[in-house]
Amino acid sequence: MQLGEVPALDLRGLVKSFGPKTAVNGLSLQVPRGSLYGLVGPNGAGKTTTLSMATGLLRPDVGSAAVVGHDVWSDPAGAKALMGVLPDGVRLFDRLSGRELLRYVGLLRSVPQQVVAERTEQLLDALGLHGDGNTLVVDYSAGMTKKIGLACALIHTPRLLVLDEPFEAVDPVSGEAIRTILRSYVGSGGTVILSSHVMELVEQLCDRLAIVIAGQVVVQGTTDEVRAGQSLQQRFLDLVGVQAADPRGLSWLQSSSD
Ligand SMILES: Nc1ncnc2c1ncn2[C@@H]1O[C@H](COP(=O)(O)OP(=O)(O)OP(=O)(O)O)[C@@H](O)[C@H]1O
Repeated sequence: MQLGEVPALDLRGLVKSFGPKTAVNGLSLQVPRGSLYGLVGPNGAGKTTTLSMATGLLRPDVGSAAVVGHDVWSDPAGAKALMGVLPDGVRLFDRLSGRELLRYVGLLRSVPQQVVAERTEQLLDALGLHGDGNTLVVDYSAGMTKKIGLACALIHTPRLLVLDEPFEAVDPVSGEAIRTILRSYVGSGGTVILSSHVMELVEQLCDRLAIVIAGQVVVQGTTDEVRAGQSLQQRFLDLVGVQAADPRGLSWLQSSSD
């Protein structure tokens, strides 16, 4: 990031508690424009909660989120117009077909009708959903739902893409298609932040990343800086601390030959 350049996403001092549970505990990170940024962390580390606060789905108790200088909470229209979001577990309008859903989201985003029609077909093609364009989203598999959600996030050519686990449940061919789409999107000036549990994928795809543990960023930087000479998997395990599983408690799982 050049000195003085406004980050694509700027999270400062985010805190969020659910009752006694502090899910995010003073988290700050800056995503420079033009980067493909990975967010990794163990289950329950606060990644989804962070991305929900970054995209205006969840109000922080403390802290701020800004998209290219537009505060998500004081200027929601300005910030949201710049973002494409693939949230985790948020219901889509699933009584529409994939094609209808894309048309609906495109028009809602003020994309001209003709452009929506063209992009809908191109996105369905690129994501291998063309044959299922007229199927209701409620009847989609988990991977297909992920892909149509990604298409919805892309249709208005946002400046920033925020993707919560975009590769979860996606087959290898579609995974490769998504990687190609994301690289080309970043190559033409877009910015991506995505969360994932697949370390090899993050390592290959992302140029910057942050590791989040217990609601805080423990390390962030370029992928090489974060890896510090190790594989990302090893670095992650070292930072999180691997607890050796004690198989004795599960002795009842051993199958018997008689
Ligand atoms: N709506 C909620 N009500 C109560 N607790 C919540 C809620 N949402 C999240 N939490 C808690 O906050 C913590 C962080 O959850 P979050 O979903 O942000 O983690 P995550 O890093 O995305 O995890 P995963 O990798 O498993 O998806 C967890 O302990 C979770 O139980």
